[in-house]
Amino acid sequence: MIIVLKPETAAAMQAKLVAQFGSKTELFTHHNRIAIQGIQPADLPADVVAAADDLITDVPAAVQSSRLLHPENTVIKTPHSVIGGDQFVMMAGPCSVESADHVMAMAKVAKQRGATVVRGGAFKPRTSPYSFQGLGEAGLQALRAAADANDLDMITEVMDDEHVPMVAKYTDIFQIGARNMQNFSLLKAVGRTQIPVALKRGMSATIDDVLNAAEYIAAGGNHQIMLLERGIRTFDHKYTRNTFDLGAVPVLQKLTHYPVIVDPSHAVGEWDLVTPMAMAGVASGASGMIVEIHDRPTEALSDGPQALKPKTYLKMAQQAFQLHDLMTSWN
Ligand SMILES: O=C[C@H](O)[C@H](O)COP(=O)(O)O
Ligand SMILES: C=C(OP(=O)(O)O)C(=O)O
Repeated sequence: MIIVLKPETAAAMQAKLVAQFGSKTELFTHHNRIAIQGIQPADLPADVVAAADDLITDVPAAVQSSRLLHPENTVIKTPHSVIGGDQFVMMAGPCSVESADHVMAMAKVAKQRGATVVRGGAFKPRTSPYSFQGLGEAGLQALRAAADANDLDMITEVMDDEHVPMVAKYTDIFQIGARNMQNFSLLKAVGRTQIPVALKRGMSATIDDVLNAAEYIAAGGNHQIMLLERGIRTFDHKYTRNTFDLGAVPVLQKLTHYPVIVDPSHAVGEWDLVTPMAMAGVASGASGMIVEIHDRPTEALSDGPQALKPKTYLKMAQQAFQLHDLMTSWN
Protein backbone atom coordinates (compact mmCIF):
# COMPACT_ATOMS: atom_id res chain seq x y z
CA MET A 1 0.00 0.00 0.00
CA ILE A 2 0.95 3.67 -0.30
CA ILE A 3 0.46 6.00 2.63
CA VAL A 4 0.08 9.67 1.73
CA LEU A 5 1.17 11.54 4.84
CA LYS A 6 0.31 15.06 5.88
CA PRO A 7 3.39 17.14 4.93
CA GLU A 8 3.97 18.49 8.48
CA THR A 9 4.48 15.04 10.05
CA ALA A 10 5.62 13.10 6.97
CA ALA A 11 9.31 12.84 7.87
CA ALA A 12 8.68 11.62 11.41
CA MET A 13 6.03 9.12 10.31
CA GLN A 14 8.19 7.81 7.46
CA ALA A 15 11.06 7.25 9.92
CA LYS A 16 8.73 5.37 12.22
CA LEU A 17 7.42 3.17 9.39
CA VAL A 18 10.92 2.48 8.07
CA ALA A 19 11.96 1.35 11.57
CA GLN A 20 8.86 -0.86 11.90
CA PHE A 21 8.60 -2.41 8.42
CA GLY A 22 11.90 -1.66 6.71
CA SER A 23 13.66 -4.93 7.43
CA LYS A 24 10.60 -7.07 6.64
CA THR A 25 9.37 -5.69 3.34
CA GLU A 26 10.27 -3.65 0.26
CA LEU A 27 9.66 -0.05 1.18
CA PHE A 28 10.08 3.20 -0.78
CA THR A 29 9.68 6.81 0.24
CA HIS A 30 9.07 9.80 -1.97
CA HIS A 31 8.41 13.27 -0.49
CA ASN A 32 5.42 12.77 1.83
CA ARG A 33 4.55 9.31 0.49
CA ILE A 34 5.71 5.87 1.51
CA ALA A 35 5.05 2.57 -0.25
CA ILE A 36 5.21 -0.58 1.83
CA GLN A 37 4.69 -3.96 0.17
CA GLY A 38 2.43 -6.58 1.63
CA ILE A 39 0.72 -4.73 4.48
CA GLN A 40 -2.87 -3.61 5.06
CA PRO A 41 -4.27 -0.47 6.75
CA ALA A 42 -4.99 -2.62 9.85
CA ASP A 43 -1.21 -3.23 10.23
CA LEU A 44 -0.49 0.49 10.65
CA PRO A 45 0.00 2.19 14.02
CA ALA A 46 -2.92 4.48 14.97
CA ASP A 47 -0.80 7.66 14.91
CA VAL A 48 0.32 6.91 11.32
CA VAL A 49 -3.31 6.47 10.26
CA ALA A 50 -4.17 9.76 11.97
CA ALA A 51 -1.26 11.45 10.14
CA ALA A 52 -2.34 10.15 6.71
CA ASP A 53 -4.25 12.10 4.09
CA ASP A 54 -4.85 8.92 2.10
CA LEU A 55 -4.23 5.18 2.27
CA ILE A 56 -3.96 3.71 -1.23
CA THR A 57 -4.36 -0.06 -1.25
CA ASP A 58 -4.71 -0.70 -4.98
CA VAL A 59 -1.04 -0.34 -5.89
CA PRO A 60 0.67 -1.74 -9.02
CA ALA A 61 3.69 -4.03 -8.73
CA ALA A 62 5.79 -1.39 -10.50
CA VAL A 63 5.35 0.94 -7.57
CA GLN A 64 8.41 3.17 -8.08
CA SER A 65 7.32 3.82 -11.67
CA SER A 66 3.85 4.77 -10.53
CA ARG A 67 2.44 8.24 -10.20
CA LEU A 68 0.73 7.03 -7.03
CA LEU A 69 4.13 7.14 -5.29
CA HIS A 70 5.73 9.86 -7.45
CA PRO A 71 3.00 12.19 -8.74
CA GLU A 72 5.18 14.82 -10.43
CA ASN A 73 6.99 14.34 -13.76
CA THR A 74 10.57 13.08 -13.76
CA VAL A 75 12.75 15.55 -15.64
CA ILE A 76 16.10 14.21 -16.84
CA LYS A 77 18.95 16.64 -17.33
CA THR A 78 21.86 15.69 -19.57
CA PRO A 79 24.64 18.10 -20.61
CA HIS A 80 22.68 19.49 -23.58
CA SER A 81 19.08 18.37 -23.02
CA VAL A 82 16.22 18.55 -20.56
CA ILE A 83 14.07 15.49 -21.17
CA GLY A 84 10.53 15.59 -19.81
CA GLY A 85 10.51 19.37 -19.36
CA ASP A 86 8.66 21.95 -21.44
CA GLN A 87 10.87 21.64 -24.52
CA PHE A 88 10.47 18.91 -27.12
CA VAL A 89 13.68 16.86 -27.37
CA MET A 90 14.92 15.76 -30.79
CA MET A 91 17.32 12.80 -31.00
CA ALA A 92 18.57 11.98 -34.49
CA GLY A 93 21.34 10.12 -36.22
CA PRO A 94 22.07 7.02 -38.24
CA CYS A 95 20.79 3.61 -37.24
CA SER A 96 24.36 2.30 -37.00
CA VAL A 97 27.61 4.12 -36.51
CA GLU A 98 29.17 3.25 -39.88
CA SER A 99 32.38 5.28 -39.76
CA ALA A 100 33.77 8.22 -37.83
CA ASP A 101 33.34 10.58 -40.79
CA HIS A 102 29.81 9.47 -41.54
CA VAL A 103 28.51 9.80 -38.01
CA MET A 104 30.24 13.19 -37.72
CA ALA A 105 28.40 14.39 -40.84
CA MET A 106 25.06 13.01 -39.62
CA ALA A 107 25.50 14.63 -36.19
CA LYS A 108 26.01 17.95 -37.95
CA VAL A 109 22.75 17.45 -39.87
CA ALA A 110 20.93 16.45 -36.67
CA LYS A 111 22.13 19.58 -34.92
CA GLN A 112 21.05 21.88 -37.76
CA ARG A 113 17.41 21.53 -36.85
CA GLY A 114 17.43 21.53 -33.09
CA ALA A 115 18.47 18.02 -32.13
CA THR A 116 20.24 17.97 -28.78
CA VAL A 117 21.04 14.25 -28.87
CA VAL A 118 22.79 12.20 -31.56
CA ARG A 119 21.95 8.52 -31.89
CA GLY A 120 23.83 5.62 -33.43
CA GLY A 121 24.30 1.96 -32.67
CA ALA A 122 27.76 0.54 -32.07
CA PHE A 123 26.33 -2.80 -30.92
CA LYS A 124 23.49 -3.79 -33.22
CA PRO A 125 20.73 -6.27 -32.39
CA ARG A 126 20.35 -7.83 -35.84
CA THR A 127 17.85 -10.49 -36.83
CA SER A 128 20.55 -12.36 -38.75
CA PRO A 129 23.98 -13.14 -37.27
CA TYR A 130 25.42 -12.42 -40.73
CA SER A 131 24.11 -8.83 -40.84
CA PHE A 132 26.32 -5.91 -39.79
CA GLN A 133 26.77 -6.17 -36.03
CA GLY A 134 28.23 -2.72 -35.32
CA LEU A 135 31.71 -1.30 -34.88
CA GLY A 136 31.84 -2.01 -31.15
CA GLU A 137 34.05 0.27 -29.05
CA ALA A 138 35.39 2.07 -32.14
CA GLY A 139 31.78 3.01 -32.89
CA LEU A 140 31.31 4.37 -29.39
CA GLN A 141 34.43 6.49 -29.80
CA ALA A 142 33.25 7.83 -33.15
CA LEU A 143 29.80 8.70 -31.82
CA ARG A 144 31.30 10.40 -28.75
CA ALA A 145 33.54 12.49 -30.98
CA ALA A 146 30.59 13.44 -33.21
CA ALA A 147 28.50 14.39 -30.18
CA ASP A 148 31.28 16.49 -28.66
CA ALA A 149 32.16 18.27 -31.89
CA ASN A 150 28.53 19.35 -32.26
CA ASP A 151 27.66 20.00 -28.59
CA LEU A 152 25.20 17.14 -28.53
CA ASP A 153 24.40 14.39 -26.07
CA MET A 154 25.00 10.82 -27.14
CA ILE A 155 22.53 7.93 -26.98
CA THR A 156 23.57 4.42 -27.93
CA GLU A 157 22.34 0.90 -27.37
CA VAL A 158 23.91 -1.38 -24.80
CA MET A 159 23.05 -5.01 -25.54
CA ASP A 160 24.91 -6.93 -22.91
CA ASP A 161 25.33 -6.42 -19.17
CA GLU A 162 29.07 -7.09 -19.52
CA HIS A 163 29.33 -4.10 -21.86
CA VAL A 164 27.69 -1.65 -19.45
CA PRO A 165 30.99 -0.33 -17.98
CA MET A 166 32.47 0.13 -21.46
CA VAL A 167 29.43 1.91 -22.91
CA ALA A 168 29.17 4.01 -19.72
CA LYS A 169 32.62 5.46 -20.45
CA TYR A 170 31.23 7.13 -23.58
CA THR A 171 27.49 7.64 -23.53
CA ASP A 172 25.17 10.19 -21.92
CA ILE A 173 22.12 7.93 -22.31
CA PHE A 174 21.94 4.14 -22.45
CA GLN A 175 19.45 2.77 -24.95
CA ILE A 176 17.90 -0.58 -24.11
CA GLY A 177 16.55 -1.99 -27.36
CA ALA A 178 13.15 -3.52 -27.93
CA ARG A 179 14.68 -6.97 -28.16
CA ASN A 180 16.28 -6.56 -24.74
CA MET A 181 13.43 -4.93 -22.85
CA GLN A 182 13.13 -7.95 -20.59
CA ASN A 183 16.82 -8.82 -20.39
CA PHE A 184 16.74 -8.60 -16.62
CA SER A 185 20.51 -8.87 -16.09
CA LEU A 186 20.98 -5.93 -18.44
CA LEU A 187 18.23 -3.91 -16.73
CA LYS A 188 19.83 -4.59 -13.34
CA ALA A 189 23.25 -3.60 -14.67
CA VAL A 190 22.10 -0.19 -16.00
CA GLY A 191 20.05 0.21 -12.83
CA ARG A 192 23.28 0.14 -10.85
CA THR A 193 24.57 3.21 -12.73
CA GLN A 194 23.37 6.80 -12.57
CA ILE A 195 23.35 7.25 -16.36
CA PRO A 196 19.92 7.98 -17.88
CA VAL A 197 18.29 4.98 -19.55
CA ALA A 198 15.99 5.05 -22.58
CA LEU A 199 13.95 1.86 -22.36
CA LYS A 200 12.36 0.78 -25.63
CA ARG A 201 9.09 -1.07 -25.54
CA GLY A 202 9.48 -4.70 -26.54
CA MET A 203 7.76 -5.78 -29.74
CA SER A 204 5.15 -7.79 -27.88
CA ALA A 205 5.29 -6.01 -24.55
CA THR A 206 2.16 -4.91 -22.74
CA ILE A 207 2.14 -1.60 -20.89
CA ASP A 208 2.55 -3.47 -17.59
CA ASP A 209 5.55 -5.35 -19.04
CA VAL A 210 7.15 -1.99 -19.89
CA LEU A 211 6.46 -0.61 -16.43
CA ASN A 212 7.89 -3.68 -14.71
CA ALA A 213 10.98 -3.56 -16.92
CA ALA A 214 11.44 0.09 -15.89
CA GLU A 215 10.98 -1.02 -12.29
CA TYR A 216 14.04 -3.28 -12.57
CA ILE A 217 16.10 -0.20 -13.38
CA ALA A 218 14.54 1.87 -10.60
CA ALA A 219 14.96 -0.99 -8.12
CA GLY A 220 18.71 -0.74 -8.64
CA GLY A 221 18.65 2.94 -7.68
CA ASN A 222 18.66 4.57 -11.13
CA HIS A 223 15.55 6.74 -11.49
CA GLN A 224 16.60 8.53 -14.67
CA ILE A 225 14.42 6.51 -17.00
CA MET A 226 12.61 7.44 -20.20
CA LEU A 227 10.22 5.14 -22.03
CA LEU A 228 10.25 4.75 -25.83
CA GLU A 229 7.27 3.71 -27.92
CA ARG A 230 8.72 2.20 -31.15
CA GLY A 231 5.80 0.17 -32.44
CA ILE A 232 4.60 -3.30 -31.59
CA ARG A 233 3.86 -6.42 -33.59
CA THR A 234 0.21 -6.85 -34.48
CA PHE A 235 -1.39 -8.74 -37.35
CA ASP A 236 -0.77 -6.76 -40.53
CA HIS A 237 2.76 -5.65 -41.33
CA LYS A 238 2.58 -5.72 -45.07
CA TYR A 239 2.79 -1.93 -45.27
CA THR A 240 4.38 -0.87 -41.97
CA ARG A 241 7.22 -2.53 -40.09
CA ASN A 242 5.31 -2.35 -36.79
CA THR A 243 2.11 -0.87 -35.41
CA PHE A 244 2.80 2.52 -33.84
CA ASP A 245 0.85 2.32 -30.61
CA LEU A 246 0.42 6.01 -29.93
CA GLY A 247 -2.31 5.33 -27.40
CA ALA A 248 0.55 4.09 -25.22
CA VAL A 249 1.93 7.62 -24.92
CA PRO A 250 -0.89 9.20 -22.86
CA VAL A 251 -1.45 5.89 -21.05
CA LEU A 252 2.20 5.76 -19.92
CA GLN A 253 2.06 9.43 -19.01
CA LYS A 254 -1.02 8.78 -16.89
CA LEU A 255 0.50 5.79 -15.10
CA THR A 256 4.12 6.87 -14.74
CA HIS A 257 6.18 9.97 -14.11
CA TYR A 258 8.86 9.08 -16.69
CA PRO A 259 9.24 11.03 -19.96
CA VAL A 260 7.83 9.23 -22.99
CA ILE A 261 9.68 9.45 -26.31
CA VAL A 262 8.45 8.24 -29.71
CA ASP A 263 10.43 6.45 -32.42
CA PRO A 264 8.52 6.80 -35.70
CA SER A 265 11.42 5.26 -37.67
CA HIS A 266 11.21 1.77 -36.19
CA ALA A 267 7.44 2.10 -35.86
CA VAL A 268 6.75 2.37 -39.58
CA GLY A 269 10.00 1.22 -41.19
CA GLU A 270 9.52 3.18 -44.43
CA TRP A 271 10.97 6.66 -44.80
CA ASP A 272 7.96 8.18 -46.56
CA LEU A 273 5.69 7.20 -43.65
CA VAL A 274 8.02 8.60 -41.00
CA THR A 275 7.10 12.30 -41.22
CA PRO A 276 3.32 11.87 -40.81
CA MET A 277 3.81 9.47 -37.91
CA ALA A 278 6.45 11.71 -36.37
CA MET A 279 3.84 14.49 -36.35
CA ALA A 280 1.33 12.10 -34.82
CA GLY A 281 3.95 11.32 -32.18
CA VAL A 282 4.30 15.00 -31.33
CA ALA A 283 0.51 15.35 -31.25
CA SER A 284 0.27 12.41 -28.86
CA GLY A 285 2.04 14.56 -26.28
CA ALA A 286 5.41 12.81 -26.24
CA SER A 287 8.34 14.63 -24.66
CA GLY A 288 10.62 13.95 -27.60
CA MET A 289 11.42 11.85 -30.63
CA ILE A 290 14.26 9.62 -31.81
CA VAL A 291 14.59 9.42 -35.57
CA GLU A 292 17.01 7.84 -38.03
CA ILE A 293 18.78 9.81 -40.75
CA HIS A 294 21.18 8.83 -43.52
CA ASP A 295 22.53 10.72 -46.54
CA ARG A 296 22.70 7.53 -48.69
CA PRO A 297 19.95 5.28 -47.32
CA THR A 298 20.36 2.63 -50.02
CA GLU A 299 23.94 2.07 -48.82
CA ALA A 300 23.12 2.12 -45.09
CA LEU A 301 24.49 -0.82 -43.12
CA SER A 302 21.19 -1.21 -41.27
CA ASP A 303 17.62 0.03 -41.60
CA GLY A 304 18.19 2.12 -44.73
CA PRO A 305 14.53 1.98 -45.85
CA GLN A 306 13.39 3.91 -42.78
CA ALA A 307 16.13 6.58 -42.81
CA LEU A 308 15.23 10.16 -43.65
CA LYS A 309 17.59 11.94 -45.99
CA PRO A 310 18.95 15.19 -44.51
CA LYS A 311 16.58 17.47 -46.43
CA THR A 312 13.52 15.49 -45.35
CA TYR A 313 14.75 15.32 -41.77
CA LEU A 314 15.30 19.07 -41.64
CA LYS A 315 11.75 19.75 -42.82
CA MET A 316 10.24 17.14 -40.51
CA ALA A 317 12.13 18.45 -37.48
CA GLN A 318 11.09 22.03 -38.20
CA GLN A 319 7.45 20.95 -38.44
CA ALA A 320 7.75 18.87 -35.26
CA PHE A 321 9.02 21.83 -33.24
CA GLN A 322 6.34 24.08 -34.75
CA LEU A 323 3.62 21.60 -33.86
CA HIS A 324 4.96 21.25 -30.34
CA ASP A 325 5.05 25.04 -29.93
CA LEU A 326 1.48 25.28 -31.19
CA MET A 327 0.35 22.63 -28.72
CA THR A 328 2.17 24.40 -25.90
CA SER A 329 0.32 27.63 -26.77
CA TRP A 330 -2.99 25.81 -26.16
CA ASN A 331 -2.09 25.05 -22.53
O1 LIG B 1 18.38 -0.98 -35.48
C1 LIG B 1 18.51 -1.85 -36.31
C2 LIG B 1 17.43 -2.76 -36.58
O2 LIG B 1 16.22 -2.24 -36.20
C3 LIG B 1 17.62 -4.04 -35.88
O3 LIG B 1 18.96 -4.31 -35.75
C4 LIG B 1 16.96 -5.17 -36.61
O4 LIG B 1 17.04 -5.03 -37.94
P1 LIG B 1 17.23 -6.29 -38.86
O5 LIG B 1 16.01 -7.12 -38.70
O6 LIG B 1 17.40 -5.72 -40.22
O7 LIG B 1 18.44 -6.98 -38.39
C1 LIG C 1 17.56 -1.41 -32.78
C2 LIG C 1 16.92 -0.26 -32.55
O1 LIG C 1 15.63 -0.14 -32.27
P1 LIG C 1 14.61 -1.20 -31.63
O2 LIG C 1 15.29 -1.74 -30.42
O3 LIG C 1 13.42 -0.36 -31.31
O4 LIG C 1 14.35 -2.21 -32.67
C3 LIG C 1 17.62 1.03 -32.64
O5 LIG C 1 17.03 2.05 -32.29
O6 LIG C 1 18.77 1.03 -33.08
